[in-house]
Amino acid sequence: MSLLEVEDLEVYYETEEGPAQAVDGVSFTLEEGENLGIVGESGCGKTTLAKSIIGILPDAGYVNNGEIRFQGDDLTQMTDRQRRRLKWEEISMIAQSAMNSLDPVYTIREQIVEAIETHRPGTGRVESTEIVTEMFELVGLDPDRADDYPHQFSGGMRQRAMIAMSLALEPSLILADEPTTALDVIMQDQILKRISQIQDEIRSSMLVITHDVSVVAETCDRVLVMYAGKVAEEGPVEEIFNKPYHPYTIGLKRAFPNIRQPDQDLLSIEGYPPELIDPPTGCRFAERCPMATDRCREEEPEAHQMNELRTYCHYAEDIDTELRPYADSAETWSETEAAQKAQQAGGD
Ligand SMILES: Nc1ncnc2c1ncn2[C@@H]1O[C@H](COP(=O)(O)OP(=O)(O)OP(=O)(O)O)[C@@H](O)[C@H]1O
Repeated sequence: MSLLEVEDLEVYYETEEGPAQAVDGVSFTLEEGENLGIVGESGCGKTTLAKSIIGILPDAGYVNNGEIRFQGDDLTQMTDRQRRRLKWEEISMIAQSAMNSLDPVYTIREQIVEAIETHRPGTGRVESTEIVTEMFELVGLDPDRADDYPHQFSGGMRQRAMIAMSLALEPSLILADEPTTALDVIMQDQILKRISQIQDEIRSSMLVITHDVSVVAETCDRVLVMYAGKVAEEGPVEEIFNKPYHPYTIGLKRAFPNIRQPDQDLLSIEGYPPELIDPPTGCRFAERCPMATDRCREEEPEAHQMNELRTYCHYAEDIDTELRPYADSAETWSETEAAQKAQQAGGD
């Protein structure tokens, strides 16, 4: 049994114009001790997916269909009480902004001790205080500052305190939603290394949600690429970065600096993801894909198994056999250059 099995999950938001299909038919599994990165541009449903797992969707959000099985039990069928019991102890979340997750009226120590005492009622005050000290040291904070209020901490310290709190109960699953975006690059690196070390010690699994491909390369075993609420491609991190098949993954990869090829031109994928209230039929990426055909605009792609990758593109096999040089070229992704080239070709 996998630690987490998400099957055909649909999470919608009620809006005045109708339901926004933020997560639409997403399936994946996460094994014990494994780290899975969820990547994709802003608005593709990453945070919604995490919130539905930990059970903190806003009022407008609801699970329309599908299952989220954690250690075999379907979270979508649990009562609020059952889910509250799992929170922090079994599943914890490092949120995008620590300021929104820490309570401003309690000291950091009070908040961590409260979480420990709620979930482990037998724990005495001395023991919980020891855990706080230990967690502060682990994340590189001075334990003497545990009696400060969140506003007395800098942004980076708050993020560390949030991480200390998320790890204090040694959860089986950590959901890290852009855990380091608010921090500078050096701090980001330190914190990511720290999380990985702690995670190795307590043997938990992690879902790392980010738009930053380099964060995933550093921390994850596997990657799920999401586009407009759907899975575009999924598989081992090495394969996703070295030989992806989905044009969206190829474009996304080229939009970030590559440590191995620092001189490579960065490209930006022209256009924006589609509206999720009335999403297009066919492949959701078709409108921005330089290789799209009428079939892509009409027919939704099924999963293709390409080596160890699960790729939702009609032309995954053609990418492998003939289209890869075209898909890999920065020119392909530049509308103006491609248009100029087409024009030149027409004029010859
Ligand atoms: N409370 C809400 N009500 C209505 N629509 C929402 C709500 N929250 C999110 N959405 C919509 O759901 C879609 C997915 O949003 P989500 O925040 O999950 O994406 P994301 O990939 O995590 O983006 P980001 O990286 O910016 O956080 C977006 O189109 C967003 O506008």
